[in-house]
Amino acid sequence: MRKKLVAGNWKMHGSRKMADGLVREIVEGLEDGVDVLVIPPMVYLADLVHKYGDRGLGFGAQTISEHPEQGAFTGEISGSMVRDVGAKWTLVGHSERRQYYHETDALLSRKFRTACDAGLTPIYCVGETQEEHEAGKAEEVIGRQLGAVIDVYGVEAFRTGVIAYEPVWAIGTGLTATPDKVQKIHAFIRSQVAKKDVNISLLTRVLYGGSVKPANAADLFAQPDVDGGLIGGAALVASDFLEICAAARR
Ligand SMILES: O=C[C@H](O)COP(=O)(O)O
Repeated sequence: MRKKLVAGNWKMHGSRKMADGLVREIVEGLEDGVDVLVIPPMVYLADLVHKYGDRGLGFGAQTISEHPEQGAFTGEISGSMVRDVGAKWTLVGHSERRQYYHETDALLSRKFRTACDAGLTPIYCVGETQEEHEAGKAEEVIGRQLGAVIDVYGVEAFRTGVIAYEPVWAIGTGLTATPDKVQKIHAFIRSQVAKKDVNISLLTRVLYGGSVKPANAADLFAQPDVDGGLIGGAALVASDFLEICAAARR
């Protein structure tokens, strides 16, 4: 049985004060039975881990550099630096990184490797755009995005690593894929891992991300291949986020 995981990706939201207050409320409301992560803007990460890292909440980065070693890469933050401040997770290939920062499959496969080598657990994000969705190309696109990692590095990393399915058309739009459509795609994702290793595919947690709210979380998490959520907007409101975490415990 895979333990559910709920990860709150704050994207570029917040302030030092808000970050502290939000995480404090989350740790106060945390309950057993579900793994919970907070993925704040990078500048707040070290402080938050220092203050709340031993309170049952995990912390991660929204992205890391593809460069494994220190060097002259202005503005970049390495996986080792993220690990050094005590965070244990990182997103790789969030659709906003793919879309706005032109992160390609080839680049993301390097970031994925760098994350694993730094001792971080990657949450590898996949998903189709609205146009690809309408053209019936979701599985083709997701298969390619997954292949960029598992055909290059194998599936071993997904023994503990996580895959997040985020239909781009459902992110921040209030539109959500229906639970049965989400289940279909998640089953497809698991089948791609199973093609390489069935046992690992049974361990890989596949999260859904795209307008998850307290009102729809329970139905989404009830699907057999939905192992939790990657939450954007609703992760910025402690009560909403905690309700979503509670839905994952049922
Ligand atoms: O990382 C989170 C996803 O992009 C979902 O964002 P959202 O919950 O605001 O739609």
